[in-house]
Amino acid sequence: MFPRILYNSLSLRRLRPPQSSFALSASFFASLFHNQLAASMSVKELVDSAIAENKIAIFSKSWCPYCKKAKALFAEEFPEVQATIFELDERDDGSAIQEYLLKVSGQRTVPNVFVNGEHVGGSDDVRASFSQGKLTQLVNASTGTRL
Ligand SMILES: N[C@@H](CCC(=O)N[C@@H](CS)C(=O)NCC(=O)O)C(=O)O
Repeated sequence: MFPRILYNSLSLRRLRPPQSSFALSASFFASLFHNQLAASMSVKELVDSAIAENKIAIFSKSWCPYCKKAKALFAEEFPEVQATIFELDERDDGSAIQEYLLKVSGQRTVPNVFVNGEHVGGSDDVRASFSQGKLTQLVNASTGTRL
């Protein structure tokens, strides 16, 4: 007790070397970088595995009319095949997923549709591909290790 009071009253704490602002900002930026990296890795893993492991992966927004059209086409034309749908507006990581999709597919808009690991595109592309018979071929193509 006594030495503590003495320590405080003599303000000996001030004699401790202060942590340099360089060290503080370096550790701050390192942790920021680490968090960003961790976040982007999980989005990358999520999207990569969603595309690779699902026969039909649709990145969508629940209110989007183009998305509704694309989802309806798959539900009506391929009812036996389960489409995996990610509603980006209902997820905290929705914007990050959209940014990553731009990187991997060159497309930022939703819906963003992948079939058997192949990028089909948006709603207009899905409809065009279906009209040409390509979408049916792609859906029915051998799935290898995919679901
Ligand atoms: N021609 C595109 C139109 C898609 C489109 O405009 N989608 C809107 C939502 S309805 C969009 O992605 N807007 C940008 C955003 O929501 O970030 C298609 O057929 O998919």
